[in-house]
Amino acid sequence: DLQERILYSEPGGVKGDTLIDIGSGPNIHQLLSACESFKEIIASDYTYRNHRELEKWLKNEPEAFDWTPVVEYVCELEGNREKKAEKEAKLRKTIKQVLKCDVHKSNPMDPIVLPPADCLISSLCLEAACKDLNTYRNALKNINSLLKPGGHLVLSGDLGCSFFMVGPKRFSCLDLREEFLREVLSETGFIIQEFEVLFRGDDIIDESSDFSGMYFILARKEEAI
Ligand SMILES: C[S@@+](CC[C@H](N)C(=O)[O-])C[C@H]1O[C@@H](n2cnc3c(N)ncnc32)[C@H](O)[C@@H]1O
Repeated sequence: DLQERILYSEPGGVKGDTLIDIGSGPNIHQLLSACESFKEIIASDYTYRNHRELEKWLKNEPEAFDWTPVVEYVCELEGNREKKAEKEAKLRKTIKQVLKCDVHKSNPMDPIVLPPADCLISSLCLEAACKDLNTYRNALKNINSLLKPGGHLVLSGDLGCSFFMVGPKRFSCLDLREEFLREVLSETGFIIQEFEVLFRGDDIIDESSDFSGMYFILARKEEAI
């Protein structure tokens, strides 16, 4: 998808020294390609339980979630299916910190002050964290402060989604539209470089969420705002 293409395979694609993942959850899949293009990755999330899950995987603890099929799939997309062990080792080495993050704070990593990063990635986080469009706008402004002028934002998530299920637990979600995303990114100091939407087929029966599609955005922070 666009995220893999941007963070790995494209010649002249996004690369740099530091990347911050906002709202990583307990997951590493979104960082598997990024570790080829950035020297240091900082993962972050609001909840301690997600930090703990990430730490289990980073320390290769026996109870850690087994990401093998996903790692193999990404290696295959990158044309290196046999490199699973190297890929895991590289990602473990590249993730330098797992931090507490709250996108509602003007410095989301407060009390830690990070040097501005070359790239931010955030997937399915802001729509889960924000109760309305104004809160979303503020959260985008807050995460913008973690990025260098001219740095990249790789943002992805659901369109038209009001809820999603994780097992038996129901989470509410902010219903986003493409026009709003285009408008709010420009208002908060980003220039959109790519905007891709994958619509969900009408024939798909899936009661775990009511999303209508997924968006994948590559944007650049304005040099001066
Ligand atoms: C749907 S999960 C997405 C996880 C991961 N990025 C992915 O794509 O699989 C949303 C994440 O946002 C985190 N989150 C919720 N409120 C937040 C906040 N105020 N600041 C930062 N993260 C938050 C949740 O803890 C959760 O891990």
